[in-house]
Amino acid sequence: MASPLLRVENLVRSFGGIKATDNLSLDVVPGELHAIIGPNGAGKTTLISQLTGQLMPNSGAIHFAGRDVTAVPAYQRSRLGLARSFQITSLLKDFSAIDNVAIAAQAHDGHSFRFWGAARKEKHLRDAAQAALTRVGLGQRANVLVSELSHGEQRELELAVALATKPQLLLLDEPMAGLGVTESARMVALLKELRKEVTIVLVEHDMEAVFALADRITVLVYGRVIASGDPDAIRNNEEVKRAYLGDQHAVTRHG
Ligand SMILES: Nc1ncnc2c1ncn2[C@@H]1O[C@H](COP(=O)(O)OP(=O)(O)OP(=O)(O)O)[C@@H](O)[C@H]1O
Repeated sequence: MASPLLRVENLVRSFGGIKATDNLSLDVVPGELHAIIGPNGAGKTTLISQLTGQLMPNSGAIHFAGRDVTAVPAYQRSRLGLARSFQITSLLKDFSAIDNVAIAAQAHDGHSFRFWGAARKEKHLRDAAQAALTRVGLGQRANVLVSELSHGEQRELELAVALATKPQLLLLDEPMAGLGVTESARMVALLKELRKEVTIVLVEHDMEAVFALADRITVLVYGRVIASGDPDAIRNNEEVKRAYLGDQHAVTRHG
């Protein structure tokens, strides 16, 4: 197996008496789509926030691209190539799709959001933004205001914003949330394309999507890894079935 792009070692993060991350270790190898699943409150979002640097662990270590980034602040991790898909709430609703992506690309280049005017003018930023929009299927929607995009398109735009920072590792926190059947299918198709180009960590409740996409799945319960393996191994793991999957039809349908 290739040496890991991301290595998490014995990570611990508590909130009061709750261990949201409980001695958690995990490897993500280059090129894989690694899904993280588990019941509500299992610690998935807390883990992602520690990977991006938005939340500091109490103990343990995070290595990214061969470097210990445990104490590295979020903006520097982003420059090293670690991107989290922005939540819809962070999109600038009164700006066009291309403005949103160009501003993200500009911020990644090290400029302050305050000088976003440059993002409208600089050709290399516009070109990079247009390319990212095209990759997510929004090439024709570049000049549409975010407020006029559908929910599904806004989700795609979040991905374009993350891609504009040219990540080595893309962290996706529930990209299917709130999507209808058609929009979900579009998102799955899009992620199938993106996974060819970028390593992805996917947190998702939609098991149909997870089992359609993942090379490996890690299952969290109460902040701990209870299983990690390929989709078949996870589908057939008795502890996982008991703790989470139960008899969900989606899991067997994608066999
Ligand atoms: N800022 C916080 N303050 C206090 N407790 C928190 C905080 N963030 C998370 N927790 C607690 O940590 C645990 C893990 O929460 P987390 O949101 O990471 O789980 P999750 O797996 O992402 O859940 P979901 O699937 O519902 O999004 C929960 O018990 C939660 O209540």
